[in-house]
Amino acid sequence: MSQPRTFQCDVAIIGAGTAGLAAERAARGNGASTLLIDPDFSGTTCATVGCMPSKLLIAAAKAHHAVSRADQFGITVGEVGLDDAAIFGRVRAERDRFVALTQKSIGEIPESVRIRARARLSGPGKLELDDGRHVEARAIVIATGSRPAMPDALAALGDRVLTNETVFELQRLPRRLAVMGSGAIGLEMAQAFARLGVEVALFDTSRTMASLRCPRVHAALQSIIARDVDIHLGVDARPEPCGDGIRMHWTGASDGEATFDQVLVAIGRPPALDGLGLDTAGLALDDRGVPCHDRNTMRCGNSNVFLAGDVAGDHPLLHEASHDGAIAGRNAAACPAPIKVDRHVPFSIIFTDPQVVTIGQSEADSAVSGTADFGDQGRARVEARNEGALTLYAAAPDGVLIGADLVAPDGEHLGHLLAWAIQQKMTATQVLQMPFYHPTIEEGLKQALRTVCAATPISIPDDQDTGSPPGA
Ligand SMILES: Cc1cc2nc3c(=O)[nH]c(=O)nc-3n(C[C@H](O)[C@H](O)[C@H](O)COP(=O)(O)OP(=O)(O)OC[C@H]3O[C@@H](n4cnc5c(N)ncnc54)[C@H](O)[C@@H]3O)c2cc1C
Ligand SMILES: NC(=O)c1ccc[n+]([C@@H]2O[C@H](COP(=O)([O-])OP(=O)(O)OC[C@H]3O[C@@H](n4cnc5c(N)ncnc54)[C@H](O)[C@@H]3O)[C@@H](O)[C@H]2O)c1
Repeated sequence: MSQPRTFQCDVAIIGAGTAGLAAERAARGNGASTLLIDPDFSGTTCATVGCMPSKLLIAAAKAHHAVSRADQFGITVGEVGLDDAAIFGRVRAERDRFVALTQKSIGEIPESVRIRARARLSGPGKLELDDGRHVEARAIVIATGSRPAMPDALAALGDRVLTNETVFELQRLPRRLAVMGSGAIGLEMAQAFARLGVEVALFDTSRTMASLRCPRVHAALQSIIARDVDIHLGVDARPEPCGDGIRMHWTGASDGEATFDQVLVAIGRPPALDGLGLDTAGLALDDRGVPCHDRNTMRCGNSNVFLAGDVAGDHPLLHEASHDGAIAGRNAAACPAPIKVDRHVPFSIIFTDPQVVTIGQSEADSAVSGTADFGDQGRARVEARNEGALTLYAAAPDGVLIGADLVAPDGEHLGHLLAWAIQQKMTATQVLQMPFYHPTIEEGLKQALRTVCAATPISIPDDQDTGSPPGA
């Protein structure tokens, strides 16, 4: 039977990544007929070239690093070897397992809902597919994700250039790697490759890594990363071909040049909006070309177009993509009567060792801040992981916690505790009234919480001991 040239549905979703899948589930769950359009259905960015393969490479680096420093505990390990094929083999085998799980869940979506094609807007409520077919929908969710920024001059370096889309396909560890960008990808990959024995240099035009807001925490991060990686901040770095590799020239806060085998470009992932025909939809665009939208509804103005995930350019993170998708899908099904949804406190973790966490608001918005240092923290010392710093931000007059910056051992777990407390609008006093087990990294929070209490009218809870067990 020939395929229809024009499909009709309540909600059409462009892009079957994390956000698009969540939007389709939410729209269908709310009674809408749906169509989910993607050229590949190959799995999400998270599973294929994002969160999962990057954490798998970091896991290999962590294992190598742990063995290499075992001697400080009096444990002698023979010569430590690195088997490139086995390292990348595990990364890809486990990654493929996650991809297969994602593809299985895509396969469970009714076949009539899935359309394999690339879509563009062609008028209000209308889409044109790249195979000549058309879609008419009451509402449209754009969930096309983001792509690595790649200036032409860098692209011209061919396969000497790596991005998150190619780095996990390496067969061998390079001997020397330049990393451009000290954001989430740059930091995670620079430290991981360095801890796998690669000579790594990191370059950023900005003087601040990971867009960290607190200078104390940034200084701690910089000294931690500098133990493994040669860092150049505030520089304009220009690679040019040199034999099979590249010669990097940099100027700015420092000047220099050096030769590398390859360069990993991690200078941001702008929203994937090219070729979407946004001009046909009459949407107002911001200065990045992203349709203006309300984060509480994910609706673009008063139109029937919704955004979800990285394409919205708000917080390009997995949990935000899936929350965006749920909100956009539900509201697209209910269009034109969207409900407003409260958003989670902004929260990001960069999986370096130790991890970097940014939560909520910063010093600029706070009345009071409290700090902690992990250099002498008890449990951190026990495990020889005693490094890092934390700054908590609180509002006046009662010390309600509003944000935090930290680089600390078990930062991902401290970050969750703090993000949950901040989302619950807890005061420093209320958090101090919670049980703190000894000896734990969590005890490291107490100093910062007490500083906030001391600076606000509400003091340290009077039924709580103010002393500290050894090393807390
Ligand atoms: C290396 C790396 C590591 C990361 N690590 C983490 C992490 O540890 N934790 C975390 O929270 N986040 C992490 N992220 C971010 C996270 O992966 C993204 O925020 C998330 O995957 C975005 O999901 P999405 O649905 O918006 O996009 P995607 O999953 O990219 O989906 C977009 C889909 O749209 C489709 N598409 C594009 N254009 C069209 C079109 N015209 N027509 C039809 N379909 C189209 C694409 O084929 C794709 O399937 C990482 C990202 C990277 C790159
Ligand atoms: N753990 C995580 O949650 C995680 C991990 C990886 C990626 N991600 C997501 O992926 C997104 C993209 O990651 P990313 O690291 O590519 O982007 P990013 O926005 O996090 O960082 C980009 C960095 O590149 C720098 N830069 C820009 N132009 C440059 C140039 N020409 N030369 C040198 N440096 C330059 C910027 O100053 C910035 O520090 C992140 O925003 C994040 O949301 C998340």
